Amino acid sequence: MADSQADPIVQVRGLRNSFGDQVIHDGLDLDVRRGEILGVVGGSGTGKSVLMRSIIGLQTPDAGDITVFGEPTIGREETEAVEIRKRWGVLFQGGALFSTLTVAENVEVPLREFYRDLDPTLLSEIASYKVVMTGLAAEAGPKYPAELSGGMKKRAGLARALALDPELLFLDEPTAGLDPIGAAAFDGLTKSLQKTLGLTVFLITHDLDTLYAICDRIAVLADKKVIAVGTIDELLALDHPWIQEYFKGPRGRAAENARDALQGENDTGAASREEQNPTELTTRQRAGDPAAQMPEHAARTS
Ligand SMILES: Nc1ncnc2c1ncn2[C@@H]1O[C@H](COP(=O)(O)OP(=O)(O)OP(=O)(O)O)[C@@H](O)[C@H]1O
Repeated sequence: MADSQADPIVQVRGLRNSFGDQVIHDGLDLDVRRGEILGVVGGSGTGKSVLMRSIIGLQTPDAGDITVFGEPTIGREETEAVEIRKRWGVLFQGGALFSTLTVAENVEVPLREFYRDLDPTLLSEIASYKVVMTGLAAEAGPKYPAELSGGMKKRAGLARALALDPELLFLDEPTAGLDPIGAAAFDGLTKSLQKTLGLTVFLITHDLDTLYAICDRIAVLADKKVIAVGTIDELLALDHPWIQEYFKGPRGRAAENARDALQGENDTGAASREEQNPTELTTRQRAGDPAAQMPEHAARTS
């Protein structure tokens, strides 16, 4: 959960982005609070990825101000920008692994980039640690991306994003393309990283289960802006048609029901149920998710 409402780790003000005549953002404001998982949703093409790219400096906006860790990020000298970039990790859509490098070598890329004199043994030890930290077997380290399943590729991408011990993690549709069990396991991993490492997470997703299961707040992009930010209950109190349709459509209701069902289970005491039937496993336990014990995980609905 967010430590403080008054402690934004990312602040975006008056952002404008366009490509030719196509205006993507106009007057967009957003705060990401320290310690929260902020879900970012919106219809296709509303500019979620462009927003992320603007924050991490891959897209130069037409106008607006962006600060990360209290530092302005637009127009900085490269040496200053590097110091800021070191403090975040990014998992791009699809993982964006280098196909000619092994998983471990992929994880080593940012370490080599930012710490050129790192001892090779230490480099390899850090890479192995990050691989295992994402729930991959150590044996995945020497494998090439083509030898991995979709879920393993996402974890490998996450291991690379975590290479520099970031304070802030950007995830662009991390569960897209994963089967429901794999997606739930990835959600669990994200939540456990937030809790154990104190990470702040900016998470672009279309996945309603992810929103219900792990997001502290949700930002909704529409009409070239962030039209609302809040918890799901706060968003549901608004009468914006897209928000109502998104959360109250059949998939939204299914995700809500799954969350409520799981909360009900937790309220009645999972421990006593286990005593009655010690062989009963949750979906995520069956998926082998190390973070499967956490009550925040709702059952996936699709
Ligand atoms: N480099 C670019 N050049 C031209 N247009 C671009 C560029 N990058 C993005 N766009 C356009 O900006 C708009 C927003 O793209 P973006 O990828 O941010 O959408 P999104 O909300 O992430 O969509 P989705 O949910 O489908 O991934 C789209 O119309 C896209 O075609």
